[in-house]
Amino acid sequence: MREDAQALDIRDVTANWVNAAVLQRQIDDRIKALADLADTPLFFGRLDYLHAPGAEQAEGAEGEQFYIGRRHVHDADGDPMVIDWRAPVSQPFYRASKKDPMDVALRRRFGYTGGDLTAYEDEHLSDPAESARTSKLLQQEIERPRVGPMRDIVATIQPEQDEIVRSGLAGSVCVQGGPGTGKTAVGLHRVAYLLYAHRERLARTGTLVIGPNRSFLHYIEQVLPALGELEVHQATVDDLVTARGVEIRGTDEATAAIVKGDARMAEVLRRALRAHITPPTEGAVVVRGSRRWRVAQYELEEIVRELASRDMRYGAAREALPQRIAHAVLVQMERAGESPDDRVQNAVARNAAVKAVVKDVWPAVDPAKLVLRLLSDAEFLAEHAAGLLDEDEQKAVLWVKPARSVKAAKWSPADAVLIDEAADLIERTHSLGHVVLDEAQDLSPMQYRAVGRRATTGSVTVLGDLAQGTTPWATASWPEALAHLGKPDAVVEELTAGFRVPTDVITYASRLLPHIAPGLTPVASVRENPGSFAVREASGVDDVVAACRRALRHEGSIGLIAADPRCAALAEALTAAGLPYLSPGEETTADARLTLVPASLAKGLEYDYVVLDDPAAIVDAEPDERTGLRRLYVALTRAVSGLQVLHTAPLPEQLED
Ligand SMILES: Nc1ncnc2c1ncn2[C@@H]1O[C@H](COP(=O)(O)OP(=O)(O)OP(=O)(O)O)[C@@H](O)[C@H]1O
Repeated sequence: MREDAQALDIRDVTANWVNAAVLQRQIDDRIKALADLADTPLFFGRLDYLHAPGAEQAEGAEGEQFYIGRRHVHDADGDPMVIDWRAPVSQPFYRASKKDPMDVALRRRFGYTGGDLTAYEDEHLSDPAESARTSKLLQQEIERPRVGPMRDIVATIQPEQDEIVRSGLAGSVCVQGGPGTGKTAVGLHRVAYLLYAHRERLARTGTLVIGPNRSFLHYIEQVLPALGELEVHQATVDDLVTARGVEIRGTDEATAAIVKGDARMAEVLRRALRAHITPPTEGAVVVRGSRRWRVAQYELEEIVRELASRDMRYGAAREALPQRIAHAVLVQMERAGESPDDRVQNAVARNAAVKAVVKDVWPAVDPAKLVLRLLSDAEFLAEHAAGLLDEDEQKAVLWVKPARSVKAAKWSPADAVLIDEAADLIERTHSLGHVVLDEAQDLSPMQYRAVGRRATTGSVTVLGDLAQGTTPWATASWPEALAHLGKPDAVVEELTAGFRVPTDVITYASRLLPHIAPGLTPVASVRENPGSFAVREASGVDDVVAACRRALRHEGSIGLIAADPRCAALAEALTAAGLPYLSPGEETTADARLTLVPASLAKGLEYDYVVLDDPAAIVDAEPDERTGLRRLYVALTRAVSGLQVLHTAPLPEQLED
């Protein structure tokens, strides 16, 4: 297939060089998508149907036996050899069971070592004599040591995950799931599925995956390309809101950030913006040739009132205003016996007198300047925050040292979100076809709004875990978060089967649950390998370094997770001991397997063996105990095969049995 694509000669079929360039780019993309990945086999499963699937089941419907793989493969005649995992005919590979065989006689799973086929496993789903078994290949895949970036899970998507992956494009979904339940994996596979099922529409409207930080995005960035999907954008919320031109150079105290992130700020901004609309104090006179046309003050007032009452963006209404005034002039011209056409109306709309009215009545507003004024001018803020923010809250958001200009201001992440909100009040934000929002629990209401306005005409997949919320504004409930996102009807699903963390470790970490998120179901590990788990007292950093050295005897990646303030000392100790280490987001390789992970960056990542330095220090590094314990919960749940907790200070009491 790749050779066919490479051999395409487009010289005779393109009318001009633009066509040729566009077509060549498409061909290049196709060649790229068909790249041979040595470690990625073409198929991983086979389904033997009892009957030929109904003609409505599109791809490969004639045959009864299908090989299932990451992408569609056909032979020289164009007949399908491997069916895309996302095709309807592949679905029973993920969903069929002894209880509901879905017309499948045989399901075969293939096992690979590197790129070599080394095993297969059969289930005769329609044979009552054969009892249901758990798949060894699935177990092996789950227990496989981790190195390098995140991989796809197409060969082993579980039925409850598949339901989310294949849910329709029209609906938004929210997945609550504890650590390692596959939320990120499910979100990424859902994008891949939607791109398959709605390729043209999403190519037009665009898709986006939002993650908490660069290292996380780096960790997941290979998954979609490996599935042949190269066009999905990835960004953090900060990236989205700074794309409008402001630079984030500052931070906020928690008290300020909480108020700035509160949804009431949207109303403050709306009021402050609308306050720029000032009723006209006099009429307008438009001179054309030898004639003067007068639009009376009351008439202008009526036009402005009517526009202001409409559900229109500030900027769109501002653009409509000169045309409305011109229309009023035209009506007079007609009354006077003239017959003006559209050109006359446009000319009147561009008339200096009309422009002057618009400038006075409905001035252009720069979103960053608006926010600058709100944060610097106590009176202006008080006027528009009256009844919304109390005095303390107003004081919290006001800058102690007001910035002199938009450029000079040290905008914080929360400020950038306010500017984004203001910009959207002025001009509608472009909406995408589908947005995946990972680690969603950490967003403020204003950040949810920022994401939501990028999906007003599309749908979202929200992924998160309330127990892992570590921002002061972390969400307490999904319905609330979804309301801020503008998707109150999204279905909330829960995943509870854990694919990462071994039983002993998750049981230990779950001791924190009643203190950090009462009411959440603890994760039940599906791993059979018990893994290794130990909690020990350490005498100092040398003990921690020694533990890393021991962990490196195992295969796979090693993460040393520590409270942020302790990382510098640990880094020094590792260097002194001659142990090279990476930062999160840097790729682990067979030679460089140890990563020093500040606890604040551990979210979403995983390592085969984790050495966890001083839990109490992780708790203490946060502004309050609950956040500290949540941070600790995140840190405790990164291990795939083993966790060693080393403490110099006493353990937090919540970890005691
Ligand atoms: N069906 C599956 N088959 C094999 N591996 C799986 C499956 N589902 C998830 N995993 C693996 O489990 C690990 C955890 O998945 P993932 O990172 O998506 O979980 P998460 O719920 O996002 O975790 P966290 O809350 O910690 O961010 C990953 O290595 C992922 O590949």
